[in-house]
Amino acid sequence: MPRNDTVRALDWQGDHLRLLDQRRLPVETTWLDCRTAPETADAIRDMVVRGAPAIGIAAAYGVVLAARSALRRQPEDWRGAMANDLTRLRTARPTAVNLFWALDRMQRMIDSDPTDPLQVLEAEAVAIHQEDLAANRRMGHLGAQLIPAGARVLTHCNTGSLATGGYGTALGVIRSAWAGKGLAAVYADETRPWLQGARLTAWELVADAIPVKLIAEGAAPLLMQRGEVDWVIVGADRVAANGDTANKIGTYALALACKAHGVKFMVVAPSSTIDLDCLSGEDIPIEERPAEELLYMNGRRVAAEGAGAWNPVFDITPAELIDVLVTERGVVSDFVGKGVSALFDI
Ligand SMILES: CSC[C@@H](O)[C@@H](O)C(=O)COP(=O)(O)O
Repeated sequence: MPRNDTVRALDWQGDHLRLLDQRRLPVETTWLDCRTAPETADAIRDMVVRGAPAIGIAAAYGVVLAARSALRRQPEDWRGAMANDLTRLRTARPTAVNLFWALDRMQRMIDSDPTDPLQVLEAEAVAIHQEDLAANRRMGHLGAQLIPAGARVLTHCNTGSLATGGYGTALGVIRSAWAGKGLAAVYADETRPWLQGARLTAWELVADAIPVKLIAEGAAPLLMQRGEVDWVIVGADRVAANGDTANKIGTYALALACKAHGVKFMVVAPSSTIDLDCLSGEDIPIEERPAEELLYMNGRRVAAEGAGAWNPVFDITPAELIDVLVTERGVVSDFVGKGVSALFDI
């Protein structure tokens, strides 16, 4: 099995985007080829590719596919011919701001009136992909410096190579800390209902020979009460200007438990995840996915007939519960009164 810090969730093939189908891991390793922008948007919506940075990268390649089709159909107005595809990509999922950040960056290239649009757009998408990998390596280094040797860490959801351009955000810090000073324990929340922790994080860590212990969704506070966790390290889907952070549902509960038990709480996210247009967490849209994701498992109903379900898939952790935000631009702590602005020199 390849080391998963080098696994590629997305592989640009020049004329199509190849995605590792994360819905099937770890049971099957299968790839899905997206040859059009709508196929790419559907893959994002249906969780073939997931994780905030990976969603943004996939969307950027989706724009290249949209341009290819538009140039073929309507060369004299290729920009106009892309409009529907761009809307499909933009509406694929609402919470991870990396999607909109990447689409805005691609839009600036479209607006620059390039003589060779395909070449320019492809180069921009590849740059977004490569910059994310570099940001993850940098964050891994910065974050690991804060983790003492022999620390016991807990993470939520999947923030590794599968969720990013490679290496990972929170999982990148865990990888760096493990390779550097060494960790005494790594716990992964199972992360209901998609089981990103059980299926994806455990898969990545096992392949890297980093011992991982899976815990049931509600077990973290007990572990903390017993004094067995030093740091909780998570990623983010959107960070507001004041430091409030949207991440996978269950993150807020972890932060509350950390506060109650004196456990440190770290958020690791590239600057593409920071949204200064959101002043606080109240401005961040929270995705609600179909009730069926809770009511059924592997196509079989597990909830009592007649029961309904509410399925928000992200929550907001207030800045005051976060000890440190690690980005590739640097580290922010003590958000009160200053938020994340120090990172942007404003
Ligand atoms: C580097 S990934 C950070 C977040 O995107 C991650 O923690 C998360 O919440 C992913 O949610 P998902 O619904 O799997 O896309």
